[in-house]
Amino acid sequence: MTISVAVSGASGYAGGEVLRILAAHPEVEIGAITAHSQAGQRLGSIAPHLHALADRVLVDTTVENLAGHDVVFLALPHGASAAVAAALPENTLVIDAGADHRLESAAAWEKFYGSEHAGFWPYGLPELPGQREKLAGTKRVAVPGCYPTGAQLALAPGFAAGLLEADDVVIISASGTSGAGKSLKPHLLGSEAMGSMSTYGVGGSHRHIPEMEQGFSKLAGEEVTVSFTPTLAPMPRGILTTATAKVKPGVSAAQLREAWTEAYAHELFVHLLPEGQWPTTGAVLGSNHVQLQLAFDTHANRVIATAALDNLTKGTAGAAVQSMNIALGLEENTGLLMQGVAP
Ligand SMILES: NC(=O)C1=CN([C@@H]2O[C@H](COP(=O)(O)OP(=O)(O)OC[C@H]3O[C@@H](n4cnc5c(N)ncnc54)[C@H](OP(=O)(O)O)[C@@H]3O)[C@@H](O)[C@H]2O)C=CC1
Ligand SMILES: CC(=O)N[C@@H](CCC(=O)OP(=O)(O)O)C(=O)O
Repeated sequence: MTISVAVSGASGYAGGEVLRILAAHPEVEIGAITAHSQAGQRLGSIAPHLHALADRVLVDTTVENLAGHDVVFLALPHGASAAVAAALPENTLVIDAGADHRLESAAAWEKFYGSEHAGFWPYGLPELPGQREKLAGTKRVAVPGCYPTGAQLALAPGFAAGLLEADDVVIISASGTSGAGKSLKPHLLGSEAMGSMSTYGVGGSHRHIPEMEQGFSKLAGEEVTVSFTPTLAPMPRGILTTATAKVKPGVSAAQLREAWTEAYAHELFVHLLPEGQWPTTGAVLGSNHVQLQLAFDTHANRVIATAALDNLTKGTAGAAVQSMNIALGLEENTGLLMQGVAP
C-alpha cells in the first residue's frame, strides 16, 4: 500500500530535507507540497538539489491542501503549526518538526515561547527508553529540537541508569548556520558567519533548555537542571554537542561505559564509537546517524559525552521520517539507509 504524504513548509530547510528523504522512500507518494510567501513557485527554483520533484509547484499552506493525505509533515515556524494541526483530521498522522507540541509543561512553554501552550504530543526521539512504544500507532508526533536531540542522546544513558547528579549539567553545542532556518538574519550573512564562531542564546535563555530538562528529569525521576550555551559554527550543517554532568559517588568509568554501551547496543542510528575515537560532524552529514563518545574526567568528577549529528537530518527531517516509520509499523530505517558524506 502506498502512503500519501503532504509536506508543509517545503520551501524551507526542514521541509526541503523531509522531501529529500521522502524522494527516496519506497513506501510513500508525495502529494501536496506547501509554502507561504513562495507558494506558486516551482520547487526546482527554490531547492535545485531536489531533481525528482523539480517541476512540482508549491501551493498555499491551508488545511484544504494538506487534508486528504495519510501523513502530513509540518515544517513551519513555531506558533504556526498548532492551528493547522488542530484543523487536520484525527486519523491523519501529523508530524510536527516545529516546537509547538514538544513541552508537557504549559508554564515552561509560556516562559520560553511567550505564547499559549498548544499541548503535548508523543516525542519523536525513539532512542529514549520507552519512547518507541509511545510512537507506535500514534497519529501525532512532536519532532525534538535539534540541540535537545544531541544533548539527550549524549547523557540519557547516565540518567536512566541513575549514575549522574541532577543539579550540575552543562551543555555546550556548536551548530551549523542552517539550524536558524532560511530567512534572512543579519548575523548569518555569509560575510558575518563564515570564518568566525560566535555565542548566542546565553544565560539560560535558549528555548531548548526546558526540552532538555524535561527529557532528563523523566529519566532521572527527579528535577534535572541544565545550563546550555549554543554557539554558531561556520558550516552549513551539523551539530557538535559536549555535555557534561557530575558523576554520583562511587560510580566507576567501567559502569559509565557499560550504561552507554547497553543503551545503544541495538540502535540503528546511534553509534557509541570505539574508545578513543571522537565524533565529527563531517562523518554524519546528510545521514540520520549520530556518533557518540564519552570519557570520565576523574579530576573534575564529571562525565564528558560528545554527540555529532546533522541538524537537518537526525536533528529534524530524519527523526520525522523515522517517527513516521514507527507510527505506521514500517521498518524503522526505511528511506533512511544513507551513510554520511565524506570528506
Ligand atoms: N533548521 C533546523 O535545523 C531545524 C528546524 N526545525 C524546525 O522546523 C521548522 C521549520 O524550520 P526551517 O525549515 O529551519 O525554517 P525556514 O525559515 O527555512 O522555513 C520556514 C518555512 O515555513 C514557511 N512559513 C514562514 N512563515 C509562515 C507562516 N506564517 N505560515 C505558514 N508557513 C510559513 C516558509 O514558507 P515561505 O518560504 O514560502 O515563506 C518556509 O517554507 C521550525 O519550526 C524549526 O524550528 C527543527 C529542528 C531543526
Ligand atoms: C543555529 C540556530 O539558530 N539554531 C536554532 C535551533 C533550531 C531548532 O531546532 O529550532 P526549533 O526548536 O525552533 O525547532 C536556534 O538556536 O534557535
